[in-house]
Amino acid sequence: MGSLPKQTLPIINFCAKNLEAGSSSRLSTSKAVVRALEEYGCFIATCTNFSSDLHEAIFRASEEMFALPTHVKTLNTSDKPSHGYVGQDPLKPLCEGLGIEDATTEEGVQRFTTLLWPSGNDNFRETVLEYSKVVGGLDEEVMRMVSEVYGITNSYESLHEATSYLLRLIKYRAPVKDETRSGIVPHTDKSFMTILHQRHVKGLEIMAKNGEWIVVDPSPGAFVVMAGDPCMGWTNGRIRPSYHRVIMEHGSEVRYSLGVFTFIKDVEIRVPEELVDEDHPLQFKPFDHFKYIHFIYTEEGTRSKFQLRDYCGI
Ligand SMILES: O=C(O)CCC(=O)C(=O)O
Ligand SMILES: [Fe+2]
Repeated sequence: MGSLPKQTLPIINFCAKNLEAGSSSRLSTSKAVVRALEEYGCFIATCTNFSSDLHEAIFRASEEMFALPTHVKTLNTSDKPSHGYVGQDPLKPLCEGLGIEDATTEEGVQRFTTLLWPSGNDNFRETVLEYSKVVGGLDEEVMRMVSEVYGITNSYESLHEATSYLLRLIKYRAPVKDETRSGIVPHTDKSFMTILHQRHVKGLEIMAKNGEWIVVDPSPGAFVVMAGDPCMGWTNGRIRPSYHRVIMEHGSEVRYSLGVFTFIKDVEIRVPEELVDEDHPLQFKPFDHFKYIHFIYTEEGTRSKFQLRDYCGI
């Protein structure tokens, strides 16, 4: 008996034709997005408006940034967990990352750039802003599609106004001899949505419902769109958060990846009434995104096997 074919993630094309308001292509694309998020918590978006020049430029900018001395990179601090510099951590020895808050705004990117390069770095600043805007636009498109399919566009509008974007530049080195191969341990994201992009070295794996790890092959035009815990809360449990990890091979090249993470500021995330009925009783109380993130790091949060349910489940 032959073995079952390996699973792959759904690939969804975000070309202009599939985005056209009111078209049948948009409707079928939107349904495919929701189906993928309900089934896998993620999918691969291929973007025809993402140039290979921007792909090259953003990873060169990332490489340039990681080449700065550690005492400069550690200037990137934040009062929010995992938003600032992460690295030199014995629990995650392979991984180093820096976060750029409000990365879709001139001010956010400017603040980060002058922190690391006091005399400026126009190329870095412009490249990061352009990249964040393209990926932020993809997030918005995905969220609009989800809200159209579920009939909750009003609810999305209030979240949209309150959305901020964190861009994390991430780097992993290969493990030496007996060292762990784990770049990031299996987890679900605490962001509302995450959009990941890899350079040419693979490492990202997503768990399918049957427990199989699906390896995501890097490609310059491919973005992994994934839901985090808060998105599951908003959709009353319909969308599941993606469970994923990073595994590095011995002898591998350095791996660079980029994550754009969305966060909802100042408004509570609440299940829209359209998603509550007899078959779908309300599962989550309204919650504040950043208070939820702080809960994750409390003793109760670290012990919890199902953090969102323990924080605000009904
Ligand atoms: O580097 C990657 O591809 C994944 C990063 C990730 O999962 C995270 O930062 O939450
Ligand atoms: Fe993640």
